[in-house]
Amino acid sequence: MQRKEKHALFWGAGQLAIMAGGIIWFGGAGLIPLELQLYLCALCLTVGMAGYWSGTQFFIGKLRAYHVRWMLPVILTLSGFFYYLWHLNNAWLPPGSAAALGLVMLWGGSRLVSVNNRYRWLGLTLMLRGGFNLFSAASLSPDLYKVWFVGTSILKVLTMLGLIYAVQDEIQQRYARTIDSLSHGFLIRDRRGYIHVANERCAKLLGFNSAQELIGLHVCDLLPGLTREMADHYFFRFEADGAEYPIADTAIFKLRNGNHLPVELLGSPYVERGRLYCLVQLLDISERKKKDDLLYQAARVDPVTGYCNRHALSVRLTEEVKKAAAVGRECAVLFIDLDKFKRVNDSFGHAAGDELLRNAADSLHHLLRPTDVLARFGGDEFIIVIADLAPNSAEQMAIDCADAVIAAMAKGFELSYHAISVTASVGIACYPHHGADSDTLIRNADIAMYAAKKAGRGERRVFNDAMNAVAKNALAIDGALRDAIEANEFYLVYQAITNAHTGKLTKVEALLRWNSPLLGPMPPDRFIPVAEDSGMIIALGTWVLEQACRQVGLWKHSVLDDVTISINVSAWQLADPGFVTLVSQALIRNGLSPHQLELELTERVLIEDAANVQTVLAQLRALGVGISLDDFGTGYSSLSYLTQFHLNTLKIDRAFVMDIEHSERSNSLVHAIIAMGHSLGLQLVAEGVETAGQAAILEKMGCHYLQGYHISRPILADDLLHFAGDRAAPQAQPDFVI
Ligand SMILES: Nc1nc2c(ncn2[C@@H]2O[C@@H]3COP(=O)(O)O[C@H]4[C@@H](O)[C@H](n5cnc6c(=O)[nH]c(N)nc65)O[C@@H]4COP(=O)(O)O[C@H]3[C@H]2O)c(=O)[nH]1
Repeated sequence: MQRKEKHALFWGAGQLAIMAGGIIWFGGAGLIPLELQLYLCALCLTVGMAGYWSGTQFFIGKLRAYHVRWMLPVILTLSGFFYYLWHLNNAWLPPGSAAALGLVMLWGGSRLVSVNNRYRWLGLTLMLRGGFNLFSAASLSPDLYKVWFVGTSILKVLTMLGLIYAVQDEIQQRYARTIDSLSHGFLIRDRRGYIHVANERCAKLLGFNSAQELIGLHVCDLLPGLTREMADHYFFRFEADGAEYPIADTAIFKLRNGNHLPVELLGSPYVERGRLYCLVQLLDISERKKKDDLLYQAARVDPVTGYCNRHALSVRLTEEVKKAAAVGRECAVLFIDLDKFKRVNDSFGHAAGDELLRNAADSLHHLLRPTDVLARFGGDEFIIVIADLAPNSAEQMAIDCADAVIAAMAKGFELSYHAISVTASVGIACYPHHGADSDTLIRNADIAMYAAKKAGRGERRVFNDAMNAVAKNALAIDGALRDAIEANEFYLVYQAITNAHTGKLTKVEALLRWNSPLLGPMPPDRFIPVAEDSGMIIALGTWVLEQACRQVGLWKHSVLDDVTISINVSAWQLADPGFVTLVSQALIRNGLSPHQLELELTERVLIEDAANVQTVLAQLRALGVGISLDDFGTGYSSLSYLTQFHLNTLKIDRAFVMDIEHSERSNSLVHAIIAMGHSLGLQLVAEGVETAGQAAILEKMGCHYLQGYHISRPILADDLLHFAGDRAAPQAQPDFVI
């Protein structure tokens, strides 16, 4: 029961006590001994007065705990006094009671009238009753009892109405205040789509002057493009069996000033008097959307040249291949590598390197039609997609374009402080002859580019089957991988991750190395995709997990006692139903506490089977294992992953860190990622830190951890132990706490 309802209860109790007194006096004559009758009447009158007094105090919020403590002794004393009076002359009982009550009512009524608007009506009726009681007391004779009874009953009804109005108004005001104080917009719609309740925040969000203006509108009046059928369909979702709440949607609201507002809607069912309504919370997500758009752009636009990046290219090429397949056309992919770029970078610095890339990209872009695509694929690699070509013309068109590219590059570039000429090697692959999908076309164009490079600088080559040796190389890798675990050909190296603030070595990333007797040392970038294609990655990942945990177990009681080990996990491993058990067993077997293990995932992993991944990650988090998102910013970067998957660490990709000193764009992007990570309570690790300048900038930006050649290259376990020992000695500052 609410506070104000309790107040009414006090009054009700007072009213009942007075009625009981009346019954005892007028109906009890002859049935109860007179002495007892007198005392009970005195007691009822006092309880009645106390009820009215305390109810009034309560209404205006002035009833204190000590009032209640004194109530009983006061009632007993006062009732004794009244009993004494009635005892002297029991004819005083009706007029005396009416007078005493009248006084209390006049007092209570005047308090209510003067204190609060809501109770004015109640106070007036109470004063009226008080006056009537005093008048009756003065004139009461047994002949007028009936008149008194009718008069007082009418007034009582008026008081009750006043009371109901006051309490209802109080409850409604409280309800309105509560929903108005919500920081989110809030509305309740009925089955037909009409709005019944809305708060001020909702009105403000949607550009209305007050919540009142929204009441009675149809939801279709708020959302452009929303039809009545769609609004009905939305409601049906709340009636569906097994639906989980809140139901989350996003929508763009059209405001009255013509602007559009992106909003997240959280809908829940709400039943009132047996009727189902839909309660919708509206969250303004324009800021979030802006950041998402920024990340979206960052994930698709190359920060140095401003043209497409690798991811955007893959999307566009897939589209072009699909279009070409649908209408029997062709398209061509040109893989371009600038031959002397590294030397430019090393000799003249990153700024000159970036300027060269920008100039080269611009002159490539001049050669293209609006429908073609230009992308920076990697450091000094560009890809051109020539789209929508007539059947059997792609190869010739691509050759002409490659010649134009080589000529354009050979002309040289006037940079700010240097004149530089570069040569380009170009590989060509055409759809449908050299591949039927984007990955194959890029891979084959890449193979052709290597062939061009081998043939000398400034060459072009069209892909052919003979070049497939490289692809066959993948087959060779696949074959050699099969027995490599048993043959002990793998080992792990460890790369230090240090606290950006204190320099303390806090985490270590385990990286896989393969020294194949058949193929020689093989970088993970080459054999991991092959292991993923063949499914062998599961066995390999299990080996890495066990080895890494075993190594951390061996580091116990050393300077690396409480280090956290970070290992890369592929999508295949997460999809394996036994993965969580595998992790928990590896922890137990090697005596590691779960916080010492962090699993690194890429955004691709998160997207591929989002529902399953979410479940597995929830289980791993429940276990206490950390989850970190690798290469953030290069893929499909979306804020929703960060909140949806309960990650605890974000690794900022090397591509951004690399340019942080020279590119304003990379700098502000890293800044934005760090700020966003902070606001989501995530730990941030910057990858690929190669210079002290980068480390200093990142530390200043609030990045928590640093990893890269500037601190240490990936090294063997024993070397890392020495490295950590050397590093630990002079550190006196406490570890950074997030
Ligand atoms: N230029 C430059 N590079 C730096 C710097 N600091 C670290 N690196 C390199 O960046 C890579 C970081 O690992 P990653 O992003 O997880 O990327 C890893 C990871 O995706 C994958 N990988 C490595 N080990 C495993 C493994 O055990 N399992 C799985 N599934 N993937 C692995 O192979 C990728 C490449 O690994 P690595 O060749 O060892 O290359 C490592 C590391 O040697 C720096 O300052 N400058």
